[in-house]
Amino acid sequence: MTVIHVPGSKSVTARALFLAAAANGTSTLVRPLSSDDTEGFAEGLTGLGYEVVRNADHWRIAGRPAGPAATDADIYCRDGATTARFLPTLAAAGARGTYRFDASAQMRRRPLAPLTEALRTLGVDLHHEAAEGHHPLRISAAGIKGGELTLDAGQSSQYLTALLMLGPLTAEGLRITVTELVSAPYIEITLAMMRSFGVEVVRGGPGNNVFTVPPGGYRATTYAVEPDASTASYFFAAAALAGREVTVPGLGKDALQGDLRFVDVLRRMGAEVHTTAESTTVRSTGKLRGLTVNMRDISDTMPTLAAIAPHASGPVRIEDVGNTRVKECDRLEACARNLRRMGITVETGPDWIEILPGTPRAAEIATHGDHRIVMSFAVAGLLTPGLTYDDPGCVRKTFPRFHEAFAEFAELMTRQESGPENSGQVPAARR
Ligand SMILES: O=C(O)C1=C[C@@H](OP(=O)(O)O)[C@@H](O)[C@H](O)C1
Ligand SMILES: C=C(OP(=O)(O)O)C(=O)O
Repeated sequence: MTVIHVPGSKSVTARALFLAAAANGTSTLVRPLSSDDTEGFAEGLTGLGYEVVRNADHWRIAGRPAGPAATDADIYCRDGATTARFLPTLAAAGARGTYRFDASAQMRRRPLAPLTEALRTLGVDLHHEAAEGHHPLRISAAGIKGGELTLDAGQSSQYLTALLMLGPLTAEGLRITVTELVSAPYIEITLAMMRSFGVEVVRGGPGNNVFTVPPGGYRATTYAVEPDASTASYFFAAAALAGREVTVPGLGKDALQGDLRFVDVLRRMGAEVHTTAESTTVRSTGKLRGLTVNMRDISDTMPTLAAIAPHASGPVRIEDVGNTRVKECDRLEACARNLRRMGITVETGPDWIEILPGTPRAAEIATHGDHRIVMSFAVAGLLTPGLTYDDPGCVRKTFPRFHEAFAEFAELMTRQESGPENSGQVPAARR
């Protein structure tokens, strides 16, 4: 059995940074993710005048319920959509100040409009400097009264998360009616974490789509960040593909992240899955069946499945993942083109991809600067040696040590062949 310790969750770390910064008191984040996205978030907070102290395994944030200490700042959000969507929202709630936000070329292409329109509806003075609905933007903060909003989160749930977290920082609270929603489990993470920082959101309405967020602010806390379930998907998929077994501690029955449901997809394909209170184990049975699966809720794991799909005994069809076209790259096309380079037959539609069984050959993977394309195809590389990447370093977004950790893991899995006495642990979180 191979045990892999996966680094902390990006989504949980980003939310914890927002909530801790807004809270009354000093919060401690235990085992946060250290990666380009979360370090960019923390530096953005520092630029806004928050005090963030980063130690190796815990970060301390002095909360400022009144908003940023800086009254003007120029913040660079890098590639992180959580940073690029959550931080301007936090700054907008401040009592007074003018802030400019910009992001990488990749992030500038990604949409923001439903969020920035909602902020304008709430009276925030917000100006897009170049393309409407995209970074860079300029915000003048003067406090937010609150009120009613209608939101289309059919492109990204992050718009809703940003507005939910904003609610307690407004004078009267927010009532948000959501018309469309993708990546719904991320909203569960948001609601659970707001609860940990002292705020209870009431969810109701005919479609459970109305969120009432009370005013009153957040309470500081000590928050332990769980391992990243999307990152874990590479190790689960690798075990299922390579006929092995892997256990990921820290992701058990009570895990917050919906992406842990990726193991249910592997189970449907033939793997055995065992979840305890503390961990999840995936064990190959030697079978990998094709399937049709809706991944609307867990679309960050779509590339993981696409990369191993040629080895399934039948076609793999992944549906309802149209919003993966507006991530770090157009992931449906990136997966399709790279698989075709490897000699695999693939079809795509507006929101689906279908991959036929085949024997992949080595190729250069066009990463489009997307960490998930690299990490997903690295799994495929276990059975197709010789894959190369035009930008292997883009894994820094969520897992800077990915290549070393995955190589150590692959080596340990190879040793599993000769029996459990050769089991080992990969401390992937080590940097
Ligand atoms: O809220 C979050 O932390 C995230 C939500 C999801 O985005 P979308 O809601 O845009 O699908 C996910 O893909 C992203 O990696 C992280
Ligand atoms: C889509 C992703 O990131 P984000 O939207 O947070 O930039 C991801 O990590 O796969």
